[in-house]
Amino acid sequence: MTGEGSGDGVVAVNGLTKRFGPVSAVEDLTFSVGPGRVTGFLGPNGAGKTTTLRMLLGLVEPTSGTATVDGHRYSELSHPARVIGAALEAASFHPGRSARDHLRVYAPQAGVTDARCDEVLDVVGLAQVARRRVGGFSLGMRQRLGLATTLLGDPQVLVLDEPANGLDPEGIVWLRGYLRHLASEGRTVLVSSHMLSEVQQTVDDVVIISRGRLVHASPLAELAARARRSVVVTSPDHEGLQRLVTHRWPTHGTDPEPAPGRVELEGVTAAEVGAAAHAAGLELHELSVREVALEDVFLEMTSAAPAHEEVAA
Ligand SMILES: Nc1ncnc2c1ncn2[C@@H]1O[C@H](COP(=O)(O)OP(=O)(O)OP(=O)(O)O)[C@@H](O)[C@H]1O
Repeated sequence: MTGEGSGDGVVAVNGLTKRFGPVSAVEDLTFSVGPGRVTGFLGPNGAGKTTTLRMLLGLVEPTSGTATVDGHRYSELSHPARVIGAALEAASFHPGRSARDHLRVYAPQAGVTDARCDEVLDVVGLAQVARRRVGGFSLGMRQRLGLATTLLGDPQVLVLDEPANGLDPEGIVWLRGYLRHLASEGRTVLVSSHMLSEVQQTVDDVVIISRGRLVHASPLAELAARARRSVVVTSPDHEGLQRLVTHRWPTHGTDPEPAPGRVELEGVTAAEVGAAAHAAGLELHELSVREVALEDVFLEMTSAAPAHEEVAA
């Protein structure tokens, strides 16, 4: 790549804030996304993902802070389509237009020829239906066409909002592979989703927001290390159970508000707990292993954040 678009490919969000009247949709958000990796931009519905991406793409003016790509705001880019390609939400397509004609409308804007339109249709698997009217396309086909549109200018940075929506299982597998391929070419790939499990097999890094604020940013592996198993133990002898735990595993409890007669322990096995209870003559009613999946870690993180701040307009 030469000229614009050969920058560092870094998406940098710094102190980004957006208020809609009294609602703070995005509040003092800071993170960066690097090239050669697929990054999941995650948060529950209404967390502020779309607003953040819209600010990055110059569609919404920040109240304060900056969102840049290659160190520039979107409005400062002379050839934005070569730098950043984005598919936000379900793009609207003219139903009477063919897939090919849809792309040809965008081609001059992206500074590319009609041949490039055919190329990207081929890449996303729509070459066979290039001349069919978009009105008859399934949601999955529309998603592919949206992706094709973002690829027109061969941008270094790709921003995709919930790209797996509407894709069938085969399409999802294809998308995963394709996003990984784009990252392996040194591109920056930012994919938003409200479910970690949806992108878990695709992303290298995660940026998690909740109620407009950053709650976590790290490689996925670091987050995965938080997924854990615990042992749930209940006994009708509340005091006996408490005595046993305090004596044997004083630091292994995980439950911030333990209920009488119930403990949840980490770093021990059910067999160890069973043996100790047996030795202590303690009657148990439950001894079970609880898997805390990665999605649960994500849900815990995003539900614990403070509510959207109401600010003075
Ligand atoms: N134009 C607007 N006017 C007023 N409030 C808005 C506007 N756009 C977004 N909001 C509010 O800002 C908050 C964040 O919304 P946003 O759409 O960015 O979240 P999201 O994470 O993208 O959610 P989803 O996954 O549901 O699209 C929500 O409370 C939303 O109601």
